[in-house]
Amino acid sequence: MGGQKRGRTQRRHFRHGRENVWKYGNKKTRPEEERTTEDPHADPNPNPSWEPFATRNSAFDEYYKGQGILSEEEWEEFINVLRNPLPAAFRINASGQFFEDIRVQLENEFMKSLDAEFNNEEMENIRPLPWYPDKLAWHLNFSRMQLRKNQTLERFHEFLKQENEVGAITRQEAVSMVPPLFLDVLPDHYVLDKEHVGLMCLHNYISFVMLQVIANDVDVQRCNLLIHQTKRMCSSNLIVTNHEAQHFPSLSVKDCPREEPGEVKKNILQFDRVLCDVPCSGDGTLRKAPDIWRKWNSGMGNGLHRLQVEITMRGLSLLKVGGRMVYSTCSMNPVENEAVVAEVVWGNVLRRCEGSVELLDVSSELPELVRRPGLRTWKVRDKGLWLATYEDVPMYRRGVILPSMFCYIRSCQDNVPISDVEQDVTLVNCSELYKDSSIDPVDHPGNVRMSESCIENSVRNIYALDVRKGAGKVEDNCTAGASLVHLTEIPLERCMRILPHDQNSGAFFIAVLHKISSLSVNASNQSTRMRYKKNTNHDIGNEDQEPARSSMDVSLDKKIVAGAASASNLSPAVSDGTGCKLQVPCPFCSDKETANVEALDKGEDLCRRPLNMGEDGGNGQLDNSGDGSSGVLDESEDCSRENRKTKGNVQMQGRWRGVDPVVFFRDEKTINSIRSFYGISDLFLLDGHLVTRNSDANHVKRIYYISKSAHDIVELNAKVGQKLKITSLGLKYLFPPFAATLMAGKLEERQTSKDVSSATCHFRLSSEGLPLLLPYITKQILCVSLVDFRHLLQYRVIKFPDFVDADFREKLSALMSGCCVIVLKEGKQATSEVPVDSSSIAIVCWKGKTNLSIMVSQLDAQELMDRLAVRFGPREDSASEGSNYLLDENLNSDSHFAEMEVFKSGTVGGSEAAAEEEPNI
Ligand SMILES: C[S@@+](CC[C@H](N)C(=O)[O-])C[C@H]1O[C@@H](n2cnc3c(N)ncnc32)[C@H](O)[C@@H]1O
Repeated sequence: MGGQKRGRTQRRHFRHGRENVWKYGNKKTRPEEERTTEDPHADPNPNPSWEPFATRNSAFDEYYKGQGILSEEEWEEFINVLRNPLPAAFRINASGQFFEDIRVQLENEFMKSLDAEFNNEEMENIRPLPWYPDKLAWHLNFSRMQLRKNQTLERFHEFLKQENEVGAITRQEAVSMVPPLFLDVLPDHYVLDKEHVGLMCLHNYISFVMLQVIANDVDVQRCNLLIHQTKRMCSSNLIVTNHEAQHFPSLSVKDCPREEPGEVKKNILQFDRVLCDVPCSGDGTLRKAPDIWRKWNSGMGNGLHRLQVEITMRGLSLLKVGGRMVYSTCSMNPVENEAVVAEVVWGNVLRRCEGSVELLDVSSELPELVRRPGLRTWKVRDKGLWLATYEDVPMYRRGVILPSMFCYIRSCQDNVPISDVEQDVTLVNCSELYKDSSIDPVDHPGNVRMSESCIENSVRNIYALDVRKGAGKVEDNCTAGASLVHLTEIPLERCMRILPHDQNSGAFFIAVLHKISSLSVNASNQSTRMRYKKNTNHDIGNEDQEPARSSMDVSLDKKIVAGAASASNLSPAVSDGTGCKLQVPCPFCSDKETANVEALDKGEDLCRRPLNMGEDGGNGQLDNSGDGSSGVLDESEDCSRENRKTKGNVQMQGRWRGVDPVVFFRDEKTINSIRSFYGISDLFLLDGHLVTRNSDANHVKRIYYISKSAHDIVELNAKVGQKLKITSLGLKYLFPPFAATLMAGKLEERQTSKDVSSATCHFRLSSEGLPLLLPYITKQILCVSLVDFRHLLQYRVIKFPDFVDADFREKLSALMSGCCVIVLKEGKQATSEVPVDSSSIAIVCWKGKTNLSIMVSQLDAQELMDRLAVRFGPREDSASEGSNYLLDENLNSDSHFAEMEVFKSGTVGGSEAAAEEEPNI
């Protein structure tokens, strides 16, 4: 089933190849000469409606000039850089066994030889990103043409493709590597990566040994992509979940005895670090996705502001006191950036948790990263009008334009009595605000409605409270009839905005928050400034408390979803008739299948894509109820299990559709047999660390290894009724020899089945989990010489007598049939002296009756051979390639280990049934 889907996806992908939008540069149409060479007789404009991507948008210009995100003098440079393609960047995955070799190769081989070649040319060489630690991230800026024309570049390109494919490097936009670097993660931290961008950066940056990461995305395909990308990390600490971040469940067991001080809290899930890389309008990615030029409008940011605040509030509530949160977007828009930060910092003051969250000054961190301070003032634009304060918003737009988007309130005499205001209030002249805009403040409808705006008692009270609490300076009286009061004195300049022309990158926004004290005080005040939730139960910020969802929310959400769907040409949510949404495609991945395949192919940073929204803004909300694109039934009351049953169709497996619960594997007999077959030392604890998706121990298809901290979360999740929808966790570790062979439909054969029946352990090791286990295996493990190791990698199956090393041949014959581990012998020691640690180069093999086969994909074997060539020099006997070791092709492809190839293209499912087809849990 999965395979079919993938096939369709790929065909579709190839049929509808995307126009290379950069091909024609900044010109509006294809060059004349190109059209005529294609077909000289063709109509010069056969499809008059066809228009290539424009790289200008007057609404964009007007908006950002008006917001003053940069000086007037810089505008030309800014816009020119924005119209040019983005240089590529990639990270070396520091968890990879060969990361050091790759870095050295980049520096000493490629950079140096390119330097020599570009001596007289105006070409930019590859270089490490100066602000990224340890030269682990690189920048390159070549056109396809250049890559094809120059031999060194071509070789470099091939190198990148291969390393990307095997997961040794990851292509990622440079600026999106930034947020995790500000997390300041320590090895024993629990991290919640709400939209999972930074995970691999984290991994690169710090020792991953103890770090527990939960990565969450509402889009199940995005979760799969993440799992695919992290496969090489050999981390038993990673859990991937699939929830709406704003409704990320609380896991807490109230009636358990409280832990001793200092003990890890096992009865509540809270995080030391939270990374909120929130969905955004994505105009910081214009260089990479120039189609945004056409779509861009100010409503995109307005429409996402509320969701961004909600996600951030939820993140803050899940953050431990003393913890750090990084908020980031790939948008330049202050409504999605500073306004959100101001709301969550200031909003918490409103909730009488004064000082519970602060905005950190991180100016001394990553000093080489060029960035600008956050804005202190901005405006809101709606329907072509600049709005200074919420009072300026017409009544009919108040569901869409929210108080929290503004940095000013309008002070009128009967509104906020200035005498009440403790001296520190910033009053600015209204005309100041409109200085750069084409709208005359006097004509502005907001001014006309000013006195009406004072009717809003609740708003007034909130503002009065704000002003009283706030600090600022009375600067001026308002000449246009009213004064604008600057709401807060949050040091918003501590936020960071990266603009494209600062360091030839994309644009990005980052803010670092610190939680000083608990947020939970007055839950009903949660949304006072935002005021878009009619339902006071909706508590996104209350700690330890499930973010409640009422039926009202659900119906409101349905409208939002329908709106989002129509606005963004997405298919609307599918209803199962119970009022529960089953399927809501992610607006970021509207062409999800294509996007996924592309990303997997190219290792692309695919999700930095904008919403496709109307000017309306309000319609642009993402799915705000159930579990979105994952096709999960949400938790609201009217989605009761009863309802689901009676309406049929939806088959539930456990709490989450399509995702089996994670259960501990505790079958002692099997565990003991595994331990004794591989001679796994007692120091390596298995009990409590092995999990599966199947509670029937006799039919388990995959066993996964999880760390102690992941164990605690799984245990807590079980206690609270599987609230967490875990799509992946831990390391694929052990599985029966035939599971994947069945999937590949290759059971028809062959001598290997006899081999399997003679093996005494029915679980073989997976390559993924090998590095972790390697130092603890004492049986079924052999060291092999470089020459035999190379032969194994090249020919994949070698008959026993064909091994060069006689000592190895002898030891091999003494091994049990079945799964074994072959370690490269780097020195001169004897085959039996195996000084193995997790950095040893080792592969999982299968000992049959007459030969030894490797259980490594062709691609991984090739990569390993290349790495050996760099580390140990080229093969001495390369002339002998294709000699007596070259076995019958059939043997190779018929081998049941050809399944590993199938793994490569698999997506990942969260069910045991899916495990039949899929490589991961
Ligand atoms: C800017 S992207 C961040 C992507 C991720 N940080 C990366 O680089 O791969 C925003 C992500 O948020 C996800 N998303 C959108 N709405 C969400 C929601 N309500 N809850 C959780 N994730 C959401 C999208 O699927 C998308 O992957």
